[in-house]
Amino acid sequence: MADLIPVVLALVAVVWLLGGGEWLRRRRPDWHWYLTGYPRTAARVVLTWRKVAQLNDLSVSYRPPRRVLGAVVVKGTALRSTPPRISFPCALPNGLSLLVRLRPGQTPAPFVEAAEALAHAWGVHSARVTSPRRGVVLITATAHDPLDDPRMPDDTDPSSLLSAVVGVLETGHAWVMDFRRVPHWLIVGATQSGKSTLLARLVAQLAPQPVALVGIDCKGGMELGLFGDRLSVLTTCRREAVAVLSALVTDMQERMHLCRRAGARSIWDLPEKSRPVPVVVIVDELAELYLTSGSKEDRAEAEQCSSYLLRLAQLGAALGVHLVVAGQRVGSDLGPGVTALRAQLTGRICHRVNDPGTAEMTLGDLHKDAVIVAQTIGTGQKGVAVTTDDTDGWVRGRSHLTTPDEARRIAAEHAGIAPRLPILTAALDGCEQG
Ligand SMILES: Nc1ncnc2c1ncn2[C@@H]1O[C@H](COP(=O)(O)OP(=O)(O)OP(=O)(O)O)[C@@H](O)[C@H]1O
Repeated sequence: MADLIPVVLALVAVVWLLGGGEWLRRRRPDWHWYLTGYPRTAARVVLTWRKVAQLNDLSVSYRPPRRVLGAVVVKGTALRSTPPRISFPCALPNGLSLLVRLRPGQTPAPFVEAAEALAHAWGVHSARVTSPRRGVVLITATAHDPLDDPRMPDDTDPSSLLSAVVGVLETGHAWVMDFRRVPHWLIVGATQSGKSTLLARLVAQLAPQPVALVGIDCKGGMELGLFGDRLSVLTTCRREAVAVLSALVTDMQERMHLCRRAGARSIWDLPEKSRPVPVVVIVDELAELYLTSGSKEDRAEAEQCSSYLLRLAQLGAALGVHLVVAGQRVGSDLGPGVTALRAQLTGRICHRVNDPGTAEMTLGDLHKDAVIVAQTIGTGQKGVAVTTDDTDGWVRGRSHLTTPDEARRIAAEHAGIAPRLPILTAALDGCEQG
């Protein structure tokens, strides 16, 4: 038996040299990683840990106890630097993970900051640092970016009302926007980063559901107009937006009275027969609602938009009114109400951005470490974004590429089920006549 081992190893080496490695890498990237990348990277992690920890200030220094030789105390001993202890790297399908036991006085913060340096030192795509429990840090290294060529999960049908499978996460799981769990979302990204594609996918997923979709697109309806057939209402300028948002606030108050009369705390506690239809309001390019030319009328309109949006965000969750707000930037320079609105939009999606300030505004108040990751999204990574997530706080994902034609076709297919919202259509008609 022992004689056969060298023969088998030689055979494996020959197959490998004849292109078997490349075949395996393409067909089964996880096996390829376990056989080649993992042993190499794990050895690298273990062998370089002391040095890497020292260079990134992850070691602790202590003075060795003074020695007493005879009656003389030996002084002047150099400080010793000791790295925290690590577990042996554990193999994952596309990377590895290891636990670090913090030394007394250490916190996870410097490890989070050193994540980029660790990725470079170990030659992996990225390293993520979390702290699953006190005194322990978990480093998860990802070998290759799974979002370069993502495989969509087989089942991409939304599992429940108001939930949409919009893409795939770097963990391999479906990227789900579930409005019942996270009622309002903010989607940010530079031009050509993938915002409209994500909105198209969202509309395509919500279109077959009994949900009213309201579009606010003050770029003349160029983006959301594609789904016009399935939208219950579409506004294409700020004057119309003010009228429709105001009507939505009135409608929301009626929903509130309905719940109070029935002794319900949300529309979901009402019997199905009397439950008002859920509404998802999609705002494409927030700045168009806030920016003004400085005229008194313009400023008043912008302020109205801001306060209506804030009101919808504050009260909408329990009343089945949800917001999806997309824009290139969400800085406080847009207007005083933007920061207050942002605080209510707890679901955040940050695509590639042009400046660190935008990533900070989008994610910084919730997850500082995600800001750095959002800034590393390159121009070629269209549709890639950092999204907030229930389990790990944040995660990277890539939207499902939905072409404008596809979105238009799906919207037209489901035009018949678009719920009628007379209060909104009346407001829009009144605005057009006025
Ligand atoms: N998930 C994706 N996978 C592959 N390509 C994508 C993805 N998302 C977007 N793209 C491509 O990126 C390009 C820009 O996308 P999109 O129009 O959605 O960006 P945007 O941020 O809305 O830009 P703008 O602000 O200029 O409207 C499109 O050509 C689109 O096909």
